[in-house]
Amino acid sequence: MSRQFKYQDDELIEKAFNWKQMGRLFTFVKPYRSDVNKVVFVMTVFGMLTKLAIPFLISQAIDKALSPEDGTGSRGLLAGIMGVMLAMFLLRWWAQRYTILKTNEIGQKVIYDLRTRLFNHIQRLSFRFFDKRPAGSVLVRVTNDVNSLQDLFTNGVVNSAIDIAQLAGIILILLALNFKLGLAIMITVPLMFLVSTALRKKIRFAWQTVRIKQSRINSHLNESIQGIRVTQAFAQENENIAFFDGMNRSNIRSWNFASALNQLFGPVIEVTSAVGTLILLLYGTHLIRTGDMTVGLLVAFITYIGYFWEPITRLGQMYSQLLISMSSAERIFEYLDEKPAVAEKEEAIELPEVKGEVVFDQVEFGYEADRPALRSINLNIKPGMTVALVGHTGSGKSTIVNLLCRFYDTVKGSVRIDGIDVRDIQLDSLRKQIGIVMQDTFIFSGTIRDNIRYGRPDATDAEVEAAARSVRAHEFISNLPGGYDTEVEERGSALSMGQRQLLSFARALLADPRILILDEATASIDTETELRIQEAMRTLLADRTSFIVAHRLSTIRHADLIVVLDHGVIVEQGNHEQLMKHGGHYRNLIDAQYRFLSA
Ligand SMILES: Nc1ncnc2c1ncn2[C@@H]1O[C@H](COP(=O)(O)OP(=O)(O)OP(=O)(O)O)[C@@H](O)[C@H]1O
Repeated sequence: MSRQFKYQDDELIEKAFNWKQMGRLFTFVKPYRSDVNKVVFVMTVFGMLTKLAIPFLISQAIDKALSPEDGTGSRGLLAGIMGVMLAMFLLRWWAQRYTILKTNEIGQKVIYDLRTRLFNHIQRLSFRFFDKRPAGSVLVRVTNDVNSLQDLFTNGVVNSAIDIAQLAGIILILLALNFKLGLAIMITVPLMFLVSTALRKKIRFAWQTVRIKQSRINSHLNESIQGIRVTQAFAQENENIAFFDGMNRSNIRSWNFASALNQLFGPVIEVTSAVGTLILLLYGTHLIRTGDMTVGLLVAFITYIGYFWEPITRLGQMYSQLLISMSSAERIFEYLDEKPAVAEKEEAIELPEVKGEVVFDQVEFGYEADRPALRSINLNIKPGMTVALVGHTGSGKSTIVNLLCRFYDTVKGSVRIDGIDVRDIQLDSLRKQIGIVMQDTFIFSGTIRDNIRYGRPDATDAEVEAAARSVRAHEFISNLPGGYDTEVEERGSALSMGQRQLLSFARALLADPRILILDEATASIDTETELRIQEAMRTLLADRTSFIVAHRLSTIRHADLIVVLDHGVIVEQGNHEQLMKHGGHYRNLIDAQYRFLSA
């Protein structure tokens, strides 16, 4: 099978237990500490003590009420013991119910906090962060990795505390009931510890492999769905299906292997506990014969020994879960620790109402260290000017606007708005005064009205409509079945290219930025829409400094300043007439376009 997909595995295999990480993870539980304490208290006192008391009550029923050594059995005592046992069962039932409800609630709250923190943080990360990572991999961390911690927080924390308490309680009871017998049984613990530690390492590794494969499936799924139109257009569905099937099979194989290893864990505990029971029976009957123990106590011992293994098994599983969670936690913290590449200075100022003067002063920039994307850029733009950026693909047009919005920081030189370096301005206040209309207009799911209001949520309905009218979008919106309240799908796939463009103009006009950046759509549209868009653009550009990444001749011609870029360098600047007269790069570009249009 020929295949083009390649996924970078960013999972971490074999994460050792890390106390620091653990501590950090548990800071998320801290706000709910009092709730956790309540649950542990209820479960320890009402749940565990009632459970531990029952075998003892049975032993008392056998030894004192049913067949006491002096032969004086008592129905009254038996009924009393039964009554207490019933009360204990009821209390235990209530305690368990309370624990389950409460732990789920705590777990959900912690996961909510974690997911919110992560999402909020990601929202503020710079473009550089997203340049390096496919959307699928970011998605996997916010969903899968956070979800994988869910179990730890819902059951893990509270149950482990309860299990440790139960284990301590049982050890005390066993030793108190019969010290020698208790000690004899515990000989098996180190044995089990050795075997299970060796096994657990393998199990952990196997589950990590499963997670890597699942992560690949997720990345592929994300890419496949986003690229479904291209896949279908190139009739690549079968290749895609075969590739997915391969990944899916490989995932199942790894899962089966990990699960089979996991299943070995149970028998190890069972064999060890059987050895314990054997010691108990042999030594216990000997103690009964020598008169050091009663039958009732042996029965209680047998039950307690069952209880003894329960928390050990659960804590063992919990430990494995903890190690898996560790790698998720690591991945989440890696994102949380990621500092935005474009950081806001503490003393950054709020940008006053902008007049619109923009200066690029000896600007140098590269996305990668050794590949300059812009060199020695000098621009001096007066308020209200319309600037067209032209040049071959990859010449650096979008990079100029990226620096103006401070999506990236310059390597050398500075970008100034009204004389203020953009690095000294609060990011929010900078970007609120700059409007951007992208080539690939992003329409969010919601109504048309919500989409126009995106940059100014407090705009009234009348203002929304006025903006739409100004950019000639009102007509097509009114013709939609629900008018302004028509729900558009994510990315606006039900709207035409031109309609999306007009919608984004309305959005930009409503936000009324002092500086506007317009990345012109390259797609050819019909002449009528083209005319409408031209008119709309004129409305949009009036009275503000505008940068247009220009593709249309008509736009370029009317610009106050045309900046021609070539391989990251400004090779010419001036207005249309000047540059045509000059007969350099610009003239070549225009001539090439005319030749193309008239061909
Ligand atoms: N996010 C990025 N990471 C690395 N390199 C980038 C990135 N974006 C752009 N580049 C590179 O920087 C250079 C300038 O790109 P830019 O997007 O500014 O060109 P452009 O003139 O806007 O092109 P187009 O007309 O095709 O949109 C190109 O060589 C491009 O490969």
